[in-house]
Formats: sequence, structure tokens, C-alpha cells
Amino acid sequence: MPDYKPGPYLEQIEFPKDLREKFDINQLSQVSDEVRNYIVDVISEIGNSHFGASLGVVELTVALHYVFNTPYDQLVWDVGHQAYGHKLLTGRRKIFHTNRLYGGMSGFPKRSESEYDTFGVGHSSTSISGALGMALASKYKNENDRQHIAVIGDGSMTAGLAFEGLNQAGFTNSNMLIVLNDNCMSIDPNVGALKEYLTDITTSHTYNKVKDDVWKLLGKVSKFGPNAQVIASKISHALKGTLLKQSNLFESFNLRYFGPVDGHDVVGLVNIMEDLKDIPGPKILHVLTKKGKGYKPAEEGNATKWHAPGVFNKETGEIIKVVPKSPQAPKFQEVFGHSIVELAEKNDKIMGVTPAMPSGCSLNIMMAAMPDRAFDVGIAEQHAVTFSAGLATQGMVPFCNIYSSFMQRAYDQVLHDVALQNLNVVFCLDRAGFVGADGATHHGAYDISFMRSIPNMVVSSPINEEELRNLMYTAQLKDQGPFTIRYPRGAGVMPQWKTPFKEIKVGTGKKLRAGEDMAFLTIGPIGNLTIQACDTLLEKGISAAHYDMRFVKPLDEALLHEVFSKYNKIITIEDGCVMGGMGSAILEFMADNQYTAHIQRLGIPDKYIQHGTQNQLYAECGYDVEGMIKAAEKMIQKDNNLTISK
Ligand SMILES: Cc1ncc(C[n+]2csc(CCOP(=O)(O)OP(=O)(O)O)c2C)c(N)n1
Ligand SMILES: CC(=O)[C@@H](O)[C@H](O)COP(=O)(O)O
Ligand SMILES: [Mg+2]
Repeated sequence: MPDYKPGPYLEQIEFPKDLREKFDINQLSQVSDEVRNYIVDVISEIGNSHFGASLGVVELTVALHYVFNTPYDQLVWDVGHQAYGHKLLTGRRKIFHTNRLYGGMSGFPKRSESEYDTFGVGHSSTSISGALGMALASKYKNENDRQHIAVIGDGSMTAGLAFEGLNQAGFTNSNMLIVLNDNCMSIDPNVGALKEYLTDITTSHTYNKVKDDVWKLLGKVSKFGPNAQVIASKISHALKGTLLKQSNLFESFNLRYFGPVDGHDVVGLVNIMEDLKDIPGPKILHVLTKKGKGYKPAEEGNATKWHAPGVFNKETGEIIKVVPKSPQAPKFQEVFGHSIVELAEKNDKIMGVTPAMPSGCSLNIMMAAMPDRAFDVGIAEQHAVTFSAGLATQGMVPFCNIYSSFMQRAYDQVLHDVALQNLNVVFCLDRAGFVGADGATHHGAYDISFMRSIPNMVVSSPINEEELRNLMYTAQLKDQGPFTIRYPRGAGVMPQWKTPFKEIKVGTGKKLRAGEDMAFLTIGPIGNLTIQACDTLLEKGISAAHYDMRFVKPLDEALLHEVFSKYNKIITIEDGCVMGGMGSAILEFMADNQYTAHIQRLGIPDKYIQHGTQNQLYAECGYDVEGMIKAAEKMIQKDNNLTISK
């Protein structure tokens, strides 16, 4: 194990019990410093991790585990990218350096990893609903002393799901505390009216006067011991219908609101939470924090860059860029970002939409160039899709860019609001296929399967940058209807990518290579590995044809008739789930047309695949270059043996 030295306090903490039993409140500030330093030491070296969010909640994490009796009291982190301090305090310091590596610790809380991880996360805005479910189950089981805490960021709070949870919570007398961790940031700066509201509430003099009075009363309440609940309840009732309720969104939801408080004052946090423990019913504590807190370059620098900076020099704060050996191809997201601006300059109907991932998907390029035509709508995938549908009804051509796995949230909106009305919405599904270190929560495994079953929907994937541009060009032509273009995380293969736009006839694939012995049918950039596999196979005496299908829907039937007339050994390859994916579509075509062939489908199997590099995961699932070669050799060998034995 690499020698990362914890500070003298952190060294004594394996589990929260140690924190609670060995330290008094005045030592928690040093515990927090040591947790923070440990995160900086490890993450600066291993890179490949989230960073700013965890630094911002160090004091909050220490206070929560100090005050609450975890894991009996149930702590639910929203998204979970901020839970590194939590992992360090809950038995995982010794594996922390394996964060997000193949076979190593997950970057997110995960129930199978620890009993302290009460709810598996990765996608945002689930914490309130999850914790409320736990709280009502506890109530039903008469576990009335059990506390339930959801920690949710201001960004995650913008999602409808969070409000659905609030709506039910305010109607229960569940034993639940929602900690709203407000740092004014999502990955990019947080957006929208709620963000403005949270800022207002933080700065409003009238509001804060009332709030201070409440705190004073509460300060007294904690001294009343067993009578505290009764008194708190009286205070709360007295405040109902007053300025607090009228001016506070959360109070209107029937939740008791406390705050805003300094989220970096660990002693203050402990005192407040001790008080809140005694107050019955659902309540919300609004905590103000700074992303990157305590590490100067992150605290004072660009918070978006420090969300997940990669390897950095912890002394200087310099983020170490990996220098490519040869001229490097751009990331697919960058090709999207530049190409949409080029297209929008020519077509004034084009608009851009992203739910909270402007720098992740590079729509920020259009947002800077054409601010009235490109929108970050917050973490709100469902809204992003229906909002795009609305734009499309007015003749606009929205490019709605959503990471493949986040699109899972908006399936009904795609079906009901877009496809059923045959609206011209272009879905650019970034991060399709294996994403790597984020793991099972984020792999874009299912989009081919769920998009291709929707009537009217075109489903395509480019093999390279030029094809991405051409598909984008094609999708914005008149009356195309709903049109999906999926592409993966990372770079393509064409350093000279800025090729002139050309229309691609919808539903046409491309023969990339002729061959005698068998055929590979691929979709998307994974086909570039197949090109390499075919070269090696030829050296080994196997002549494989290669067809890039480009469209999963509609399929290129003419091309497939050619394939099935010529080959009876076919391997389909997709960076996506094989169940219902492109391979399934090919099997359907074979059955519908009464062909027979030996078909093997390579892709993501019917199970959750964890984290690792993309190549490690392709290898695990047998569709790295090596896996493709092996599959072809095996198929040829097997079929030859079958022929001989006949
Ligand atoms: C459904 C969903 N959409 C988008 C994301 C990507 N994402 C991860 S963290 C994040 C920002 C969350 O902001 P906030 O909750 O305020 O947490 P902070 O990083 O500020 O601590 C986003 C947009 C996600 N994880 N899940
Ligand atoms: C936690 C989360 O959901 C995001 O931070 C995600 O990790 C971003 O992924 P990319 O790095 O692929 O943009
Ligand atoms: Mg935030």
C-alpha cells in the first residue's frame, strides 16, 4: 500500500464510533483538517476522482458522524461524489487510494461496500425520497429513536425528484433531517430561480432577523432536556403563519427550516444538529459551504475545473495535463460543442439544451457564443426533454444533449412528449457506452435498447468525428423527427476533424472492409477497435469483413441482405447492452427474413459492470481488440469443426 500518512487524530479513527468516543467537540476542527489533508494527499496523486465537493463538506461530514449514531441513524448522500470524507471515517481509509480504479473502491456510496452507505447513488436528487422511505419504514417498525438524514446539494435540489420527495415529506411526521448543502455550484455554476431564492434567503435582512430570533429560542430549547420537544413544537406552531412561513419555500412545504448556517464551523454544526435531533418531524437545515474549501487553489480557483481535476501538484496547485504522444484527436464532446455552433450559424432554428452539464458536454461553447439560443436548465433531464419538445412545436430544432445514463430519467418525456408527436428534437447522447471510473451508475449501457423501441425515433452512432458532424448536419435537416446520436466519453480518432458537412442518408451503413470468412457488424466508435482486430486476424489467416452500421434504426436492410447472403458467421459489436441492442436488432432482421447464420453478440452483458478504465471494461466484457480476435477465431474454429464432424 502506498504510504499516505494520516494525521494523529485521523489515524485513531477507523469508524465513527472512534470519532464519537475518542474526541471532544473542540478537537473536531483538527479532525476535519486531517480528513481534508488526507483527501488532498491521495487524490492529488491518483487523480481520476472527484475533489472539490468532498473538500466542501468535510466539517459537515465530521459533524454528522459525531452527532448521529451512524450506521443505526441513516445518512443518505445525494449523488455521492462528495462522500470521500464519509468513506475515510467509515472504515475505508486503507483502500481510499484505490478510488475508482478497476477492482478498487467505488467513487460513490454503495450498499455492498459498507453498512454506512445506506443508499447507492451516482445520479442526483434521490436522497430525500430514499431517506423518507427509510424514515417511514422505521416509523412502521416502531424504531422511533432512529434518525434519517439526507444531504443534498443546491444543484441536486433543482430536480423535480427532490421536490417530489419534499412534497411527501412535508405531509408526514417522519423523523427526517434534510441538510441542504448550498455552495452555489452544480458542476458548473448552479442556475435557475431556486438558486436565486437560496441566495436571497441567505442575504435577506428581514428574514434573517426572524431566523435569528428562532435560533435564540432554540438555544434555550436545548437546555430544557426532556421538555425540549414540547417547547420546540410550541415555537414552531407560534411561527406558523408568520413571516417565516410566508417567506420560506421550505416552510410552505410544511418542513421546519433552520439556517442558513456556516457549514465550515464544525462546532457550530455539532451544536445545531444536537438541537435538531430533539425536534420532531421533517426539517431542513440550510448549510452554506464553499466547494474546494481548505485547499487554496481549489477554493479560490475555477470550481468547475476542481470538480474533478485529475492529477495535480498539491504544493503548487498545478493540474498535470497528460501530454499525448502524437497529435491527438479531440473529444467527441468538443466536436459536438463546436459543430453545433457552426450549424446554428447557418440554421437559425437550432437551439441547444443541457440539463446541468454545459462543460461536460461542451454546450458551454454555444452558451458563450449564442446565449439566447443555448440553455442550461439545471439538473432536470425530464424538463430538458419536454422543454425541447416545446421548442420544437414552434419550429425550432433543439439539440438536447444528455449523458446517456441520465437520459434514463426522461424516458417517458422522450416517448410521450417528443416521439408520439413526431417532433424534430435531436438527442445527442454523450457518454454512451462504458464511461470508465464513474462505474455502474454512469455507464451509458441502455440507450440503444430503450431508444430503438420508440416509434418514429432514428437511432444512430458515428464511428468518428467526421461522421458525428455529418449526423448532426443530417439531423437538423427539415422534418427529420426525433433523432438520436450516441457517442462515447473521450476522444475519437481524427486529429483533423473539421471536415465539411455532408448529409448521410438515414438508415444507411457502410462496408469498411471486404472479407471472405466472416463479418463483423459494428455500431459507433468501438468499430475502430474492430478495424485493428481485422488487421490482426488477416495476419493470422482469417479474412473478416467489417460493416459499420451507423444506424440501429432504421437498419440498412439492403446492406444486411448483402451480409446474410454472403456470410454465415457474424459477430455484432456494440458498446452497449446486448439485450435489446444492435445485435438483437440484427437477430430480429435474420428471423424476419428467414436467414440462418451463426451470430455472436459482443457488448455489455446482462449484469452491472463496475468501474475501471474503458479498455479494462471492454476487456472484461470481451470486446477489446483481443476479445474481438478471440471471438472470431473461436467462431471460425467451432464452425469448421462442426463442418468436419458432419
Ligand atoms: C440525474 C443526474 N444528472 C446529472 C448529474 C451530474 N452531476 C453530478 S454532480 C452534479 C452537480 C451537483 O451539484 P450539487 O448537488 O450542488 O453538489 P456539489 O457538487 O455542488 O456539492 C451534477 C450535475 C448526475 N449525477 N445525476
Ligand atoms: C458525479 C457526476 O455525476 C459527475 O461529476 C460525473 O462524474 C461527470 O462525468 P464526466 O467526467 O464524464 O463529465
Ligand atoms: Mg452545489
